[in-house]
Amino acid sequence: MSGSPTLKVAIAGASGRMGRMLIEAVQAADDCVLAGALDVPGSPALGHDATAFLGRASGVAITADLGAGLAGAEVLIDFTRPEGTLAHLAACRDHGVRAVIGTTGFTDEQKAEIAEHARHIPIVLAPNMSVGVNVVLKLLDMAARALSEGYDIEIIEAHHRHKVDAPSGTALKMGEVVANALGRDLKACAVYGREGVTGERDPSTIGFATVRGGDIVGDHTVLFAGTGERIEITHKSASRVTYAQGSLRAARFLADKPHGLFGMDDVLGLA
Ligand SMILES: NC(=O)C1=CN([C@@H]2O[C@H](COP(=O)(O)OP(=O)(O)OC[C@H]3O[C@@H](n4cnc5c(N)ncnc54)[C@H](OP(=O)(O)O)[C@@H]3O)[C@@H](O)[C@H]2O)C=CC1
Ligand SMILES: O=C(O)C1=N[C@H](C(=O)O)C[C@H](O)C1
Repeated sequence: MSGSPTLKVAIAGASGRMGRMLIEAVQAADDCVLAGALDVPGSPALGHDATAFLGRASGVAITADLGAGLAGAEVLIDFTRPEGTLAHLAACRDHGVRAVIGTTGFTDEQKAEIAEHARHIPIVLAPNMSVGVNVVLKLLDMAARALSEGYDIEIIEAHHRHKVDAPSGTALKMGEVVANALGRDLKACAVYGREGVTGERDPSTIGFATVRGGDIVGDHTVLFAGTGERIEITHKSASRVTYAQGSLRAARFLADKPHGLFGMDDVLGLA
């Protein structure tokens, strides 16, 4: 009896922190094969074997040529930057390649562009691919509804010194979940940091605090601060492996989808 068919996976941002983690995960998975590796024009990694960092050869060279990188692929996993992801998605659409997007920091206009691409190809877009964070999002919906009166809500996140966007995509998603549960508009009620004489806290706001330092993989806490008690819901990532494994689950999930925009809640059956 034959096993599951092999999924041909291309990785964008192949020399990045997540790119390398994903390449290693694809190589280790019985049902996946590395079919392409993309990086940004000018990257010193171009032309190198995609698994050279593991001390072995895959036969897949890292390229900035989107057509060449996607030619043999069924799905692209992209953890890069918003402008890179959008260029990659246009190429995915041209080549009929499915896409898993982990990149964060998109503007509303860029998110609308992604939704437009998803009318033609299937896409999973999620600011956090870990199972744990996606379960936490469900817990937050429940907590926010139950603590809707008398609790001030603050979202605190910490990441490594190299992270370029703030607050993290995950923190913003947590804010959206909480705001939706409370019938608030996050754009209207978010407070991003405080300084000087701020006045007393407005109870309708959702505050965000960002910490950057060292090699912190990713910590998120949502604090519900009431009178005489506080509730903290925390998730801590100890390794990027959890994001890579979630991304492969998302890639497998897309195998039978003709088009559409999905989240990790769809992938994990939490929607
Ligand atoms: N959804 C999730 O679960 C997770 C999401 N992320 C997100 O993934 C993204 C990448 O994170 P991380 O791997 O740490 O970042 P890195 O900077 O380590 O890697 C990014 C990679 O993308 C490349 N790149 C940069 N700009 C472009 C571009 N315009 N076009 C194509 N490629 C480009 C970089 O090349 P070069 O180095 O040469 O610039 C690098 O190879 C971030 O947005 C981060 O927030 C991260 C972890 C988990
Ligand atoms: O840049 C990172 O590292 C991470 N980015 C994602 C985010 O912005 O939420 C997910 C995770 O926290 C790691």
